Amino acid sequence: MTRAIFIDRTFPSFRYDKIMSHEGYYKGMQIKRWQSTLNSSSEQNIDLTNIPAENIRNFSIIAHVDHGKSTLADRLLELTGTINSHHSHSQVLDKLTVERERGITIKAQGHVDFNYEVSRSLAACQGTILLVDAAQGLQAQTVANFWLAYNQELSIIPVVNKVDLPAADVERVTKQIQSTFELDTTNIALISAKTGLNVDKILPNVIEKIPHPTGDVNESLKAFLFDSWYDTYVGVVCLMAIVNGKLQKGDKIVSAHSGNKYEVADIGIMHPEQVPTGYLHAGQVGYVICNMKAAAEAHIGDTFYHIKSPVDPLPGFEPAKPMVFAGIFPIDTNEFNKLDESIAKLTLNDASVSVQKETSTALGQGWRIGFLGTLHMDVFQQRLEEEYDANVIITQPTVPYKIIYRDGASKLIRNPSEFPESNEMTHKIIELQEPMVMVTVIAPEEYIGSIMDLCGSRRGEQLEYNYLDELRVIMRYSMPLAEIVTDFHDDLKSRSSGYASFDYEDMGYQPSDIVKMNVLINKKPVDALAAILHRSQVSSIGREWAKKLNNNKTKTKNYFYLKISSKRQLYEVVIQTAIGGKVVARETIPAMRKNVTAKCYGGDVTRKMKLLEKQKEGKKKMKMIGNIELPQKAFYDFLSKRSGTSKLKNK
Ligand SMILES: Nc1nc2c(ncn2[C@@H]2O[C@H](COP(=O)(O)OP(=O)(O)OP(=O)(O)O)[C@@H](O)[C@H]2O)c(=O)[nH]1
Repeated sequence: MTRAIFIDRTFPSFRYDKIMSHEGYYKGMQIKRWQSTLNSSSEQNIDLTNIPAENIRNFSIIAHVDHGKSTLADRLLELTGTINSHHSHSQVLDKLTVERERGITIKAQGHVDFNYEVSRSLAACQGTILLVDAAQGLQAQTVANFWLAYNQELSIIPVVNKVDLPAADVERVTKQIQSTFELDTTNIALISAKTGLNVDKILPNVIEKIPHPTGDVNESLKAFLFDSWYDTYVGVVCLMAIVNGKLQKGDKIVSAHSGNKYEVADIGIMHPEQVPTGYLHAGQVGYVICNMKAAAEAHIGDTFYHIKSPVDPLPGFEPAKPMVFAGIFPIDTNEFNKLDESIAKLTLNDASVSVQKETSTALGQGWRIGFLGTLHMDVFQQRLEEEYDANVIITQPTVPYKIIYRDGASKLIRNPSEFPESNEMTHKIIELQEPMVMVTVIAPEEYIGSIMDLCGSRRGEQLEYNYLDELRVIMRYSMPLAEIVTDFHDDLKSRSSGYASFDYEDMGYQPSDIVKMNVLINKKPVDALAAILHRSQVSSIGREWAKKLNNNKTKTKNYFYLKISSKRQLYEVVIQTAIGGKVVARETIPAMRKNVTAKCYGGDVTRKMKLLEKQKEGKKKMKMIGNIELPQKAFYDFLSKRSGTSKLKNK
């Protein structure tokens, strides 16, 4: 995997290692060797702004999470003198607070969410280093990334990393690479990015095996935008690969996707920070600052051309496609405006989220936000909380379902509230469809049984089962995306003691028997708790939800249930789950009427009335808010942990 998209977006200083253009290598020994091989200039101080395309190598480093991309990138940058070895790790490897706190690598876990962006980043390269951990061997993302690179027809250089580890099994891993990818491993570099061992063997390979970019500087400008981030001072900074022609400061350019016009205010290379050069020519990769106001204007995969010389856009562009939608609401409705501002600021920097206002009867005014995946959603929530001090409730994530009408039209729905009524279903609609994905799982053989159970319980259909070597199995399943967004990853990890890895790719839409399940509290549907489910899951999930909502013994973090239970004294609470008018499950929390007049000894009727009145008021207030006075965490916990029963049993 290239350096992570998410982190890159947040920390511009990371980006240099995503696409390492030629600039990084001009000062290194390897480059001198390369230069002498090519019989070109041997001068020491090379003008970075004027390098012929033949001397450029644009490549990226792809790998499974933690296989060593950043460490290798640092070593290569040191080796080439782009950074010195005192350029402390803390700066280069600085991480988001969110990331540290979660103890996971956001970008890595989020790779699944960001596959499109990664494929666009790869499209800006001619080659890639496929890095594999010598102890862990091939993992699901290694395979997914290999195919992304292969499909882009990139030159792929396999490298085995972490050979210094006692658990390293170089022979086995090399064999895996050879048999799975049919890559030539005869002289494969066996390195330790940590100690620096053999890292110098990589660059000559890069120079020899990765072709130089083939653009023509004399043709009309064709610039390819593959990444961007928002800088408070200068606005949007774009990373572009110049495919043809030359782009200069002051040039007027047009986005092929939006038709928007911009003027280049600053342009240069990443070395590793921004170094202005005044122009970029065919074959170069660098940064471009023009008058883009929000990250949403920088469409990854977009093509730019000079205002007077339109060109055909490069293939493969897709507008950002959020696949997970959820409602976000302030806990304290007085914070609506503040939250509105915070969300606007966050989305300024994140082009891949979509935002719409939404109103819920249970939760008030909020937003419907579309994310690339659940990790993207978690990170967004966490950033709202940490950076903007917001307290929010996030509803159950929903994938986009498709409605096919009798007249041939179709519509995507992203919210259970948009689910068609039964009348419409009978008369206007032919079928409902849900998004499917192909899941790739790699795991040691001993966990396969349990993983197959998991995939089966998630409506998965096995497409492939193969041995990677004598110990590890690779399986592919077709599975509804909805099953992945509800904790599939956590479940997979817990069933395999952390040894299984997975990735998924889009498989389009498939007809599906889906229904909307309502949760009713005292007969009132709570819109924020509605969910779209497959019919086969309704009875088990319906019963489970009702039980959970009535579970007054739970001492877990599910405060929601406790909260409802704590209202017991005042009135009866009936919890039901239902599809249309058909109740699936019912739970009752009996009323325990508090005798508020007990302390009034006879006589004082007025006081008695007053107290009864007060109690009634209280009840009214409670009913009015439908018992949903919830701590955000409780709501979130309930909502995010609500999927199939089989899964919960195994937790
Ligand atoms: N022993 C050993 N550890 C290494 C080596 N290379 C990297 N590591 C360690 O492996 C861990 C992950 O390395 P990173 O460079 O962050 O891996 P990455 O692939 O960039 O990870 P993500 O960006 O999180 O996907 C770190 O603790 C590194 O110190 C190596 O050659 N040997």
